[in-house]
Amino acid sequence: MLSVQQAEEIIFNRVQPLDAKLDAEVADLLAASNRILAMPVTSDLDFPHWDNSAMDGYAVRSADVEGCSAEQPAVLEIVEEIPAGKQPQHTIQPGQAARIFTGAMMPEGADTVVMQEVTRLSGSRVVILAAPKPQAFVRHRASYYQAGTPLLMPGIPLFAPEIAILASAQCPQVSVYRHPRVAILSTGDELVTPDRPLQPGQIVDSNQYAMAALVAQSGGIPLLLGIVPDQPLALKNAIASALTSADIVVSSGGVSVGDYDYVDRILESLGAEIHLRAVAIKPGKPLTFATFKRGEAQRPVLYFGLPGNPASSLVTFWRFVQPALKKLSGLAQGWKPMFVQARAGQDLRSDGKRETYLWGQMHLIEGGYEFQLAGGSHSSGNLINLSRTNGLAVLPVGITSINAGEAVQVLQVGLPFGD
Ligand SMILES: Nc1nc2c(c(=O)[nH]1)N[C@H]1C(S)=C(S)[C@@H](COP(=O)(O)OP(=O)(O)OC[C@H]3O[C@@H](n4cnc5c(N)ncnc54)[C@H](O)[C@@H]3O)O[C@H]1N2
Ligand code: MOO
Ligand SMILES: [Mg+2]
Repeated sequence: MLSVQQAEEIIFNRVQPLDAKLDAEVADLLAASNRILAMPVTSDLDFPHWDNSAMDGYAVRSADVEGCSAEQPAVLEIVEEIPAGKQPQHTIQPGQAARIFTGAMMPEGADTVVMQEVTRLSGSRVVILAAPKPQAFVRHRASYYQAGTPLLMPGIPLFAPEIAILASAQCPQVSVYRHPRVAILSTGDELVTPDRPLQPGQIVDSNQYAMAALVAQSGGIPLLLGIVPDQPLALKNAIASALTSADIVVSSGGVSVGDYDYVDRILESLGAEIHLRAVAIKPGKPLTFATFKRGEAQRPVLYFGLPGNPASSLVTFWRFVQPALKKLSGLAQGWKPMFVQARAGQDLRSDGKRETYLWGQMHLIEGGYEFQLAGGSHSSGNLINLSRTNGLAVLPVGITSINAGEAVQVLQVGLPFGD
């Protein structure tokens, strides 16, 4: 059986990111939050656009105020007032100053700003009571960014700072990668939709809902194909139809060794290349990963056959599908699973045979993370105690216990870690 590391290498290496030419679309800047930039952005504006004041005070020539103090102040003639948004009208000559406000353009001739707290007004003159450093409180043109150089690189997610940068660069629209499309199907004769009363032996198809939420949270568009019975023809038709519309297909159930576990056989009959059928991970062992070739220029469709148990499908989605989906979506960095070291809050146990993922919550305690194991059963059939999970503690193969207080690696999932 493949190790988790081997499996992730096989999977992640087969993910071809969306193409900047074929898979980009234009988004209005106000709707571009959380999207991924598809093209490099360059501005023909310098930032700041012109020398301007960082303080409310007086624009002066540094030579005029050199060495001045409360005992020996410099006294300068105020020749104009420059609020933000107004173009200065004078060139400051020796012995002169301009009243200036934060963000206002520096006048010609002045090179330094004196903040008003170290000045005193005397009629039309300003008395400077302390010598500023030359160039003090001047935000120089192009000191943040020089026109024509790269401003934002493709592959970055657009969050508040990037949106503000694009607005400043006067880009009301922006080229972003389209959302990846992820077809979701649940296999199983026992499954019903949540609105149906349960007959003996039936259960609700919760995986469809879990997968849809996970896809949407990872930046994809979930295409819900519903419940497919354990019948080869129905499954074949459903998978064939998923392949026509999706970048990634995620099914749950039907990948183990039972008589009604048809997924792998159907994938083969549809011409898939199956790269793995089992991984030494708990929960989630009978994981299938396959690719379907399409036309020359098209990226293959990725197929994830996740195990049907609710915890198994969630854990394998977090561990393998989510990073693959994020890589495919065009993210240049930050798509890989993130592990953080924490202190175990309780004893953690495993049989040591498979890499074991135990769910729970991360808490910040005295400046360090502590992993609190979810109470109740860690059976892969138990969904209930997964609520509020934001971390999965990892016990590597061969490790049967990590004692309370010892260090443990925790995979970040769901909500960010908090208190
Ligand atoms: N003889 C063996 N049996 C099993 C093995 C094994 O190695 N040898 N592996 C076990 C492990 S581990 C897992 S995990 C499961 C995986 O089974 P499948 O992927 O084939 O899934 P199903 O058999 O279809 O269902 C398993 C379980 O999950 C429930 N389920 C399925 N779909 C959903 C859904 N959409 N929403 C909620 N719950 C779902 C289903 O009712 C079953 O209880 O195989 C073990 N068996
Ligand atoms: O690999 Mo399974 O998910 O342990 O029940
Ligand atoms: Mg089965």
